[in-house]
Amino acid sequence: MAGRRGISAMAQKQLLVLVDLDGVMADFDGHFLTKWKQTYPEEPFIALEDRKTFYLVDQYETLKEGLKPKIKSVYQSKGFFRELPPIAGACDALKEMNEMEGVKVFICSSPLFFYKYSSTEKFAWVEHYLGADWINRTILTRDKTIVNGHILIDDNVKIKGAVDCPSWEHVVFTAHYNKHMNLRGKKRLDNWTDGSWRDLIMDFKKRL
Ligand SMILES: Cc1cn([C@H]2C[C@H](O)[C@@H](COP(=O)(O)O)O2)c(=O)[nH]c1=O
Ligand SMILES: [Mg+2]
Repeated sequence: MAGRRGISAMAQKQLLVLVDLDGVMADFDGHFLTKWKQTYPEEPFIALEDRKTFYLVDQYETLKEGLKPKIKSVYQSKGFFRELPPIAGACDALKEMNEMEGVKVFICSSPLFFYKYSSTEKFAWVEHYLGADWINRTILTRDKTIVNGHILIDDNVKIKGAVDCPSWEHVVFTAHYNKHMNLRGKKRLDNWTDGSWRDLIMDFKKRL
């Protein structure tokens, strides 16, 4: 019994970190722009520095009405999610974070409602860039609020779902479109390359 209690006490000290894929590990916006220009060179586009909304369609429709089907055709196409380039430093940071004592990292990502390619391709992406072991630590869900964890690192400033007060604290990963948004007190992580993610994780660990 004492042994069991010991194990459970140790388990409670594990920091559970949930990390989003699109816009945090994988460059969704950048890849969309490349494919958009290749597929629809006659249509207007928005430079990454000028992006202002989470959903592409919300901003593109202000340039020209009726672009929605074309926008969807790009990110719903076969291969789009598998071909997303990794964000600089993300994969190395995640592997290192997961090796930190008392830290467990999980990928937490939403597939498209049109899930045909995005779901399988997200797993393929994880396997390719992080390794097959990470398939065991990949959670695909359309509702991140029901997932248990201490931190969720996610570029989407407004994460909504069935649970009003999720277990995790949302740390906003900086993206072009969210850099001017009011985070209402939420912490930011700007990148994976300047090492600041280590301080963030240590801060959360101290609070366990
Ligand atoms: C920008 C943008 C994204 N989506 C989709 C793509 C992904 O399936 C999710 C985002 O997933 P995350 O886990 O929150 O990163 O949203 C979209 O449908 N339309 C868009 O413009
Ligand atoms: Mg995202």
